[in-house]
Amino acid sequence: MARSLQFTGVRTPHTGFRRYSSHFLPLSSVKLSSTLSDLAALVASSAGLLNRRPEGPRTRRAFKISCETGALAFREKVENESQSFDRNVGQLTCVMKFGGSSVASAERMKEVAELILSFPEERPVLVLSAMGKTTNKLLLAGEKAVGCGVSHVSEIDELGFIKELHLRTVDELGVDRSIISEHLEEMEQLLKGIAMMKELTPRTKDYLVSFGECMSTRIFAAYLNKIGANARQYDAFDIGFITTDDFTNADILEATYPAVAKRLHGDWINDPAIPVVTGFLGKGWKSCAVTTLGRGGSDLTATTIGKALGLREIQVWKDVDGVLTCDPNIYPRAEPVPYLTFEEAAELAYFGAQVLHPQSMRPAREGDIPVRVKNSYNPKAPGTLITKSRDMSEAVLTSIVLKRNVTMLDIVSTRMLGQFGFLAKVFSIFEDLGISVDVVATSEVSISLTLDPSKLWSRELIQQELDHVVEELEKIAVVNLLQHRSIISLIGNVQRSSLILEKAFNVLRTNGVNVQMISQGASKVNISLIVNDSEAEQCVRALHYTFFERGVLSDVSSTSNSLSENGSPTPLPDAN
Ligand SMILES: Nc1ncnc2c1ncn2[C@@H]1O[C@H](COP(=O)(O)OP(=O)(O)O)[C@@H](O)[C@H]1O
Ligand SMILES: N[C@@H](CC(=O)OP(=O)(O)O)C(=O)O
Repeated sequence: MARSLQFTGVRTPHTGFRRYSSHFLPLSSVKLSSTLSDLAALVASSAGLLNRRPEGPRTRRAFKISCETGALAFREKVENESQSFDRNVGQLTCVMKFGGSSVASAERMKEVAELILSFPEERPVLVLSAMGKTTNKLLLAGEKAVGCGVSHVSEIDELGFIKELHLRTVDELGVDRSIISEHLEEMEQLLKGIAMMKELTPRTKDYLVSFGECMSTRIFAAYLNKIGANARQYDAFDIGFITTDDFTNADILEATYPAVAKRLHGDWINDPAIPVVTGFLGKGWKSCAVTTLGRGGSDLTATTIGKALGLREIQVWKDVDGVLTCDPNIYPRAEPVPYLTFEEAAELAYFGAQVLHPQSMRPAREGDIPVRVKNSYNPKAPGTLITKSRDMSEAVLTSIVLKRNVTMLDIVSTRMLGQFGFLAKVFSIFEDLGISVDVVATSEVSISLTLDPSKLWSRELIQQELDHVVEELEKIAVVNLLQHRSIISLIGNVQRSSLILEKAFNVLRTNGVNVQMISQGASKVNISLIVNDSEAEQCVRALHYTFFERGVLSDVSSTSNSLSENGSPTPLPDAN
């Protein structure tokens, strides 16, 4: 016999409330005559959302189901000696993540605050990265500390820069210096510790860079409070962001979702204030030390919070008008891509587009929460909307991504045709050595593959490791190691791969570029071409011109397809 009743929140267009999570109520607590409001209150209290400690003798909190929308609405009634109000608290609605460039100065912080408050209908969770180049400067300061001696730490230029930037920002925003003074002191102490030990371990690196996000969020929350927008700062490692202990590139563990939801929801219901959360940081589940999620990891913090709270939308605010058709640093005529699927965005990020963290699409896809990439310098621009599916009928190529400095291996079996188990042996060697493989093309007796040069942002695949891979593979195959290659990924509608390949190869042939490997993965959104590093950027420009500027259906052979950076036709360097 059933002993419990499952309650699952419903998504509505008005409130954005969606699958908060499932809660099981003991049947004994549910009467046949229970109204929806009774049920809502029961659910809320069983989920730990009700503050059971009243603030005063006449303080009441109530939960209601809105008749109009059918959504669970939170209403707060407070009546005691000091205050009396009855207000709709509402649900938190979205995540707004602001990257380093969006909060690089006091001026930028003021603009961002204004931007947030210009959406009065939103009740956002804010995720912030460190100010501007702070993370890079902290890493440099750490490296310098290793060799400079304790007495010279205070002279490290980067330390001076970080102190000056943060104190100036605090002063210009008119908030109290005390909110970051302890952090600044501790940061300098840590650098002295590094100087004393003469080593900078990945664990210490993570602790060191965490000061960036810890300070930016404290400054911004203080500023919001100063201008009358109630805000509360959170360090992600204190509110349930539990990760693996892979310092500098940690993975978020499942336990994070309920823990973060409980903390942020609970605090919001008890005392609604805009949460301002540190991006990029977590807490190692074994070590309990501060970890980081890999460079650009604040995007992942944002999507994790979006999934944990089941919010309506995740917004990542950058310094570009959305995800662009290629890296604007390679080709300034890159244009915003209006729509992407999670799959396309994940491939794009994985294959090197700096604009999104490679793992950040996973929580959004799992929670089916739309991600909007917007420009904090140009909020009116529509940006890019990333969702589960989109109309692909017109889609050909969406974006071109370049990953440089890739190592390629050609592996040819020394055995005869018809041998089985060759692929398995090759891949078990990579597994044993803990090295990830990016792009693969195979025949029965040979494999060509590329190795991720940085094991996804964490550490360089050092020459010693490469030598070791080759040594192991040479036991079963003839191995040719080719360095300084690039992967050009064509993200788009692979259902139209013949058209894409026809045009792409036409461009490459016209420019004398020899493609050294090609792979069309099972993802159906990505075709990868491997070329020499020295030719790669020119190829991207020429491909961009052909696919996005000349119109995809125009005759590919009629004019030159090669372009210089400013767009004028120029020949590409010869491939060798
Ligand atoms: N395909 C692309 N679309 C948009 N931006 C890209 C792309 N490839 C590279 N970028 C670079 O990514 C930058 C934005 O990412 P990032 O610096 O991580 O932003 P933030 O620090 O604001 O989160 C842009 O300024 C741009 O130079
Ligand atoms: N501050 C970290 C985390 C981050 O996400 O930064 P940004 O949002 O500025 O890319 C970094 O520089 O990697």
